[in-house]
Amino acid sequence: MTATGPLGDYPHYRPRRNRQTEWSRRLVRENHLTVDDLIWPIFVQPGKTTRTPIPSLPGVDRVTIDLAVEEAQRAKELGIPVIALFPATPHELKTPQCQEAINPDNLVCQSVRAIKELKLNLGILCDVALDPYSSHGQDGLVKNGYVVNDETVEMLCQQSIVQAMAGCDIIAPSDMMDGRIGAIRKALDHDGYQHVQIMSYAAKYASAFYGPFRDAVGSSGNLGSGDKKTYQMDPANTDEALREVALDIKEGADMVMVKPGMPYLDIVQRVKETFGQPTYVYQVSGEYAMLHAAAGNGWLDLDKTMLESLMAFKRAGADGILTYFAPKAAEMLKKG
Ligand SMILES: NCc1[nH]cc(CCC(=O)O)c1CC(=O)O
Ligand SMILES: [Mg+2]
Repeated sequence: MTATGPLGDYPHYRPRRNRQTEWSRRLVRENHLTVDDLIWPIFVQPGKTTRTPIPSLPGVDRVTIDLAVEEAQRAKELGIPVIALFPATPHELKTPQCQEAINPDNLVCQSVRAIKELKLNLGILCDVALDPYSSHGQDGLVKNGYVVNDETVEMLCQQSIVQAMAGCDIIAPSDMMDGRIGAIRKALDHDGYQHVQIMSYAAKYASAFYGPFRDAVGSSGNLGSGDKKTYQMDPANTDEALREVALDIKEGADMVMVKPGMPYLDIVQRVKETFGQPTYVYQVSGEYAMLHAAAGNGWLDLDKTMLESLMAFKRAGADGILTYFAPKAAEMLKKG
């Protein structure tokens, strides 16, 4: 028998010994998924007591505010720490200047107020970007065909303020404009919202996996054949993600996010290892839709692939996951 490595070679070292029983597998398990890791994205729509299915996101509905309040209660019962609210703004309220984004009574602000009234001690995260309010589907203001940075950032500051006024706990800018984290932090502090947290979509890629989300908030039609490549990152890049994250931390982000998830696990790992900051990952709509579609065809086991995909994020170093599977995963974790 020769021992070449520090741990010795076969047959002295048999990795399968630790795997032979359930208790032993539990004993050597390195990562754990718990309900504390889950952030549940919820789509709100105008009206009363209505659920509208989103065909490209099976099992996810757009809900009216009264039902969003019920979902919030469900999140609380399941032990999910945070929900994320996204508005399906009516088409007639979408404009090139995106004024509805800064209306203190817009759908998102009304939803936050209604949920906060219950005092559930549940975190509420609000996305900050202009695409749910723009007639062109872009995340910022457009001038001469270009999404302009600094004018957009001014709007994003105002959008953050109306959301903070409504009671939002975590402001989550998803727009990828330069300098917006610093500007939003300054605006929040100036208006007395020092306690409001910022989770930056710091490394967000120009991905084709956002399709079903754009259906859900009704922006896909408006965006048409357009894309977001002048502000969202090139999927070919990884060092650039570290520069983006470094800037956002320096500008005051309390938490950083990588998006999408499964195709970008390498980015999650590098970001966590490099900065050691609270790091989140968004398992986006297209990832959810893929697993559902395959399961619907009987090709994959949905429960198992769901849990495996969520565990992959933990293994890569994520501290939490935004996922449409949140309520389902929470239920399964509760049952054990
Ligand atoms: N800026 C808005 C936003 N916030 C979250 C997502 C995508 C989430 C998902 O696909 O689940 C998007 C879409 C986009 O950037 O086009
Ligand atoms: Mg940036």
